[in-house]
Amino acid sequence: MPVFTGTELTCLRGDRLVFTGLDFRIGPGGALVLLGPNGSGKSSLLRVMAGLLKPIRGQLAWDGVPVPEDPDGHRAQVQYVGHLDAVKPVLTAAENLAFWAALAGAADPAANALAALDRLGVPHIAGVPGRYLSAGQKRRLNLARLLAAPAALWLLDEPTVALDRAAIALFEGLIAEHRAEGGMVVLSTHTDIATPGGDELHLDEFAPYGEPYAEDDGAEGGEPDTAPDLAPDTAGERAAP
Ligand SMILES: Nc1ncnc2c1ncn2[C@@H]1O[C@H](COP(=O)(O)OP(=O)(O)OP(=O)(O)O)[C@@H](O)[C@H]1O
Repeated sequence: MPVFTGTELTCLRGDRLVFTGLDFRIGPGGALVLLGPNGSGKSSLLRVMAGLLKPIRGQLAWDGVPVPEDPDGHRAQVQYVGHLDAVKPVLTAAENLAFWAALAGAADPAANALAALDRLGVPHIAGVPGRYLSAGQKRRLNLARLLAAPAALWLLDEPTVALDRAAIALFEGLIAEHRAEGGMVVLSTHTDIATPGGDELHLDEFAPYGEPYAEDDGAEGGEPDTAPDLAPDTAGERAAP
């Protein structure tokens, strides 16, 4: 499996420079944990990595080949699970998941969906409409996408929010399995998630002008993003049908 790198990345959101001069490297079996206070840019970096937000400077590459030279190849390598859920309320859990599996080109999306729900410990929610799922069940359903629509690089924004302890342990096991098979994981978190041998990236170290991160006054200025997001801040970034 190839190596994914980011070089000299700079990210602007609204009129605010969020991080600058940020480098990372992740290879087969690697894990990168994004840490930093609220607003320091963890979600923004994940969206940059997913190709949903354009950095104003810097480059992402697979084995040195810039992502813009092969955007389809990049999409095929990546599965992004955002921290807002993308569960369609009228579809059942299995239908939601089968949609994602079909989008990823699975030969039998319905079978993939059921197998993934089983692995996440929630086979009983298969026929339950999204609107009736609890917060933790929705989270498990979103994480089940990682299995129903497999990709080499998992990009996970606060993946354990709303999960109970058993689900967190199960999820840590899935990460370990994925890495053992050569897969890669980048995740943001405010809690401990076991990623033995993984690296940490502290976003506040890349605050602009070398200053430590400090909360602003909350004013975003009402200006549109200078580097607009390529998709809205909804999890999964694409709406189910
Ligand atoms: N769509 C947007 N338009 C303008 N500014 C944005 C947008 N989304 C986020 N921001 C700003 O970008 C900065 C970084 O936000 P981001 O969500 O990446 O931080 P985070 O480290 O993930 O925070 P948290 O720990 O609270 O989830 C914040 O100042 C935030 O207000």
